[in-house]
Amino acid sequence: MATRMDLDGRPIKPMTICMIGAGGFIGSHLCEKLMAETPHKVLALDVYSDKIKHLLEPDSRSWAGRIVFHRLNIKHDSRLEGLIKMADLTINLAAICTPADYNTRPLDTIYSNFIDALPVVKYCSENNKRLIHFSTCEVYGKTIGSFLPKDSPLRKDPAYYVLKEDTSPCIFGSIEKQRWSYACAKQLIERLIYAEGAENGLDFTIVRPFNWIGPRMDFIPGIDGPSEGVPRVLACLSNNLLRREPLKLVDGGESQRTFVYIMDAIEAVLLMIENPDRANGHIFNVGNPNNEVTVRQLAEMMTKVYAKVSGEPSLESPTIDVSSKEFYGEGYDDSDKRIPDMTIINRQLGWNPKTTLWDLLESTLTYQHRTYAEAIKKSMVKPIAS
Ligand SMILES: NC(=O)c1ccc[n+]([C@@H]2O[C@H](COP(=O)([O-])OP(=O)(O)OC[C@H]3O[C@@H](n4cnc5c(N)ncnc54)[C@H](O)[C@@H]3O)[C@@H](O)[C@H]2O)c1
Ligand SMILES: O=c1ccn([C@@H]2O[C@H](COP(=O)(O)OP(=O)(O)O[C@H]3OC[C@](O)(CO)[C@H]3O)[C@@H](O)[C@H]2O)c(=O)[nH]1
Repeated sequence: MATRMDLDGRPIKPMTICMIGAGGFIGSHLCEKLMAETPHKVLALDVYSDKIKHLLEPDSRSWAGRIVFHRLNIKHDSRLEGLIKMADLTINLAAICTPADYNTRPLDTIYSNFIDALPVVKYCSENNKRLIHFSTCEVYGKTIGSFLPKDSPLRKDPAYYVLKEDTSPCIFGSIEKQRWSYACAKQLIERLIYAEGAENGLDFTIVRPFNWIGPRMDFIPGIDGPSEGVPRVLACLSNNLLRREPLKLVDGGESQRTFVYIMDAIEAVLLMIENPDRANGHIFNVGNPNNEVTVRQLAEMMTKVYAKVSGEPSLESPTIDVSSKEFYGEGYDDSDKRIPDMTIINRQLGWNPKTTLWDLLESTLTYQHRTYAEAIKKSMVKPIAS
C-alpha cells in the first residue's frame, strides 16, 4: 500500500484506533474503509459484531490481523482503559440513537449518551489520547425560524434556519417532551469534552452527523430486529416497502431533513482521523445541505426508487398519515428542519458531499431488496392450519 499523505502533504503514520460502537451502522462502514484503504489497526469494541463479521473472518484478506473485535459493554468492563491506552486515537460511536427510545426509555438514553461516555472522555484525557466523539445534529433542536409566525417572510431567511456549529443556539422543548433527553445528554457530553480540552488540554474532535443513511442502517423489524421495534426513518420506510404496506408519515410527514450518503460521510471522518492538526479542537457538521426533503417527499421518492430496483409496481395509496402519539407515544417532539452550515468542515478539511438523494436511495434500496425481500416473503407466508 502506497504511503498516505495528509492534506498538508506530510506522510501519515499508521495508527491504532480504539473504535467504540464499531459494530453499528457507522462503525461498520468506518471499519470497512479503514481496512480497505489505510494501514491503520482497529480495536473494534461493541456488544454486537454482526455488521462487521465479514471483516473478522480469518481469511487471506490483506487486512487480516489489523482488526480485532472485543465484545464488551462500556457500562461495566475493566478492559476499557487498557484498550484506550493501547491506541493512538479513540473514536466513540456507542449510543442509544433511535428516536423511538428517547421518550420511551429516557433513562437508558441519558445514561447511554452521557454517563457511559464519561469514562471514555476521562481515560482519553488522563492518558493524553486523542478523542473523536460522535454527537448529533439534534443538539441544535428546533430552528429559530420555527418560532416565527407561519407567514413571516423571515422564515425564508437562512439566518433563521441554517445550523452553524459556532453560532446557532440549542433549542429543545420542555422537560415533559422526553424526546429531547437524547439531544440534551449529547449536548452535555459535548460541553464536558470541550471543557476537558480547555482546562486539561484534551485533543478532541466532535462530529455532528446530519442523517447519514445507507446499507446496514438499523434493522428490519421481525427479520433482524424485534417485531415491535421502531428503527430510524430509512429502515421504517424500507420495511413498509418490502412488506408492500403504506409508508407511515408521522404528523403529516412535514418535518424536513437533509440526508447524506454514508460513503460520503465516512470520507469526512477519514479526513478527521488523518489530519489531527486540522481537526483537533473543532466541532464539525457532517451532512449534505443539497439533499433536503420533507419526510413526505422522502417517502414518495423511496416509493419510486423501490419500484425501479425491485421491479414491483407501487401501491395505489403509497402513504398513510399517523399521529406522533400513536407512532412514538407520549413525550415525542420533533426537529422541524436541519440544514448544516458547511463552512468549518470545508475550510478545515476541504470536504464536500457528492451523492444525490436519488442516487443514494437507489444503491441503498437495492441493498435492502437484495438483503431482505426473500426473508420477508418467507416470514409472511402463513403456516397452514392442521
Ligand atoms: N446515523 C446517523 O445519521 C447519526 C446521526 C446523528 C448522530 N449519530 C451518532 O453516531 C453514533 C453512531 O450511530 P449509528 O447510526 O452507527 O448507530 P448504531 O446504533 O448503529 O451504532 C451504535 C453502536 O454502539 C453500540 N453500543 C451502544 N452502547 C454500547 C455499550 N454500552 N457498549 C458497547 N457498545 C455499545 C451498539 O451495539 C451499536 O453497535 C451515535 O453516537 C449516534 O448518536 C448518528
Ligand atoms: O416511519 C416513520 C419514521 C419516521 N418518520 C419521521 O421521519 C423523521 C426522521 O426520523 P428518524 O430518521 O427516525 O430520526 P430523526 O431524524 O428525527 O433523528 C435522528 O437524527 C439523527 C439522530 O441523532 C441519529 O440518527 C436521530 O436522533 C421524523 O420527523 C420522524 O417523525 C416518519 O414519518 N415515519
